[in-house]
Amino acid sequence: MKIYNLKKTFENFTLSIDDLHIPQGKIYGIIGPNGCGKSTLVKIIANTIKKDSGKIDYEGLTSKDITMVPRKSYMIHDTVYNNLVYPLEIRNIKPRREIVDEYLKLADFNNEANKYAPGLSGGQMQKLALIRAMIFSPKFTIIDEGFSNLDIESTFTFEKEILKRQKENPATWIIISHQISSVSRLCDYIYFMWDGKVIAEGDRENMIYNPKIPELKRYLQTVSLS
Ligand SMILES: Nc1ncnc2c1ncn2[C@@H]1O[C@H](COP(=O)(O)OP(=O)(O)OP(=O)(O)O)[C@@H](O)[C@H]1O
Repeated sequence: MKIYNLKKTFENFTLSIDDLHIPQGKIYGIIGPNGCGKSTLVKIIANTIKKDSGKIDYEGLTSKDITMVPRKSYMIHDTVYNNLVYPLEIRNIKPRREIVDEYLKLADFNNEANKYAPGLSGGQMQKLALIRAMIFSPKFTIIDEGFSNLDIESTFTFEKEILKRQKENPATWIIISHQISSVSRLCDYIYFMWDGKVIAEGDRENMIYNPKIPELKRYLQTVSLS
């Protein structure tokens, strides 16, 4: 994906991305302090909000190839099972029970497929939102703070699953997180945003363990690296 001269202005904030290339098939992290524009950028990529100007070249990806696990999980007023198979149904893919069961197991819903999804806990909803995104193996997945309510064991389970899938069948992932340890375990390449712009980018060794610019150094000092 290639992004050129992207602009989006709210009353007190402007997102301004001159030139951003996101080659397919890798796991990318977007990090940066609160309010720097991470969510605004990915919402524009996922087309859930409109840009004011600029161009995004999706390089052949269509809206059906792109999925976003947003910060606040949206649940259909139905069971865990029906929430999970929803992305398959809208793509006319018949859910295979053994595959659906694997995903239910991954998110610890073994005996809870018939539970009412909007009644789940915050962490359970995030897990359901994650497996609901993963079940149709999208080419481009955005996870915007999608691990923020997970306990550490579940975080590791999902990290492991993403890395395993990536090895078998590389896709593009964008992970937004203040959990830098997670970003460091998952991401091949990291973008650092500051005040509406991407002001540094590079591989994880350079960005996290050898940051060059003072803004990134300061940001990393304020978030846990444990
Ligand atoms: N719909 C909106 N209306 C007005 N301002 C908005 C809107 N959406 C975002 N903003 C503003 O844009 C700025 C960037 O917000 P954004 O959610 O993209 O930041 P972020 O980097 O994801 O932050 P955080 O780490 O806190 O989640 C903020 O100042 C926010 O208040």
